[in-house]
Amino acid sequence: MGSPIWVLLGTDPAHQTAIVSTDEILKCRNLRKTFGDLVAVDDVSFTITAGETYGLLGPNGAGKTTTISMIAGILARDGGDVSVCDRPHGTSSAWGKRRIGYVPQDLALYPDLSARENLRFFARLYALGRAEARTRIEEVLEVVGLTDRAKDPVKDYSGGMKRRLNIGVGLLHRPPLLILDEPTAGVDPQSRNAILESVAALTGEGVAVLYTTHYMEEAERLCDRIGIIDLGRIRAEGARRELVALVGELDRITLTADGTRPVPELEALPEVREVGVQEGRLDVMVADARSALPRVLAAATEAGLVVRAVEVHEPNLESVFLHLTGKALRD
Ligand SMILES: Nc1ncnc2c1ncn2[C@@H]1O[C@H](COP(=O)(O)OP(=O)(O)OP(=O)(O)O)[C@@H](O)[C@H]1O
Repeated sequence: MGSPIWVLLGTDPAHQTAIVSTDEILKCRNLRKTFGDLVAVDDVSFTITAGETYGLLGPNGAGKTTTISMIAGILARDGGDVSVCDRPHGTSSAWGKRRIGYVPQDLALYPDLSARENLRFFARLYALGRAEARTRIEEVLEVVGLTDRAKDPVKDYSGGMKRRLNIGVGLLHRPPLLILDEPTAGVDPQSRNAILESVAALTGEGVAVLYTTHYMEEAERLCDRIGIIDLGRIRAEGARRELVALVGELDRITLTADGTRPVPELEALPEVREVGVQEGRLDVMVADARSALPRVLAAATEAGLVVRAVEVHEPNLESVFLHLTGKALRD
């Protein structure tokens, strides 16, 4: 458990500064949801601390949206518990909902209104005071990178810009927990980058982020911890490197060199597990390529090899997913 943190929730009395006694912002235990005979979510548990981005990574139909809908309090669960900022949370918990910014896949914007007018509308829904709303709307436009286009009607926006505005709506009331459901699905690369940068900036300010995606690269770039979900169950959880280590895959350093031959100096290095020798190339298997690379290169050079190119291959979450479930992430 970390040190206590403060989360500023606004100046309106209904959104007054809250003291969060722990840095554990979200805790869910043994979540379960069935639709008829289908078990959509089965015994899902995880926690997210302040400033942390937790990614739920899994293919279509894995149970990501169902899980986060229960956490957001918009879908009743069949089993398990959720607590937000140390208080039990569910579909009827207004206290918890004020502490969550939920950004669904579907857009809920007024196309004829501008971004600023949309935000003004939602600020009223959140019962933000006038002055508070005015400041917060400008801050949120800045965070999602739409200040320059704030006056334009939303119907003229690209899909990615609408998605960014939707995220802005979720941020208006300064929630300590932001839930994003596949925020980059189908958006242009520029908006995708803007979204990823906004999320990184928010976690820097202490916001806890729950992020669902089936894009492995996003989970790897953004998430401090990742839960790999398939058929409603979390199959493994951890930081990228922990997940990769879990399935026992090694990094590979490929050295392209003339006149390759077995190199005992390389095999003698403690970090080297195995060396494969082929015509014109050596495949050096290590647990952590980034830390082993300088010594591997030095040993190869000392042994008289003239290295012409170096390539590092680190096993990614796709290989972990394949290993755990026997199928590709994007079937
Ligand atoms: N309201 C519902 N009624 C019946 N089945 C449902 C309902 N909502 C979800 N499901 C089913 O539950 C399973 C999990 O769906 P869910 O939408 O949570 O997956 P997901 O991982 O979010 O997928 P996607 O990436 O496509 O959004 C799927 O088999 C889906 O068909």
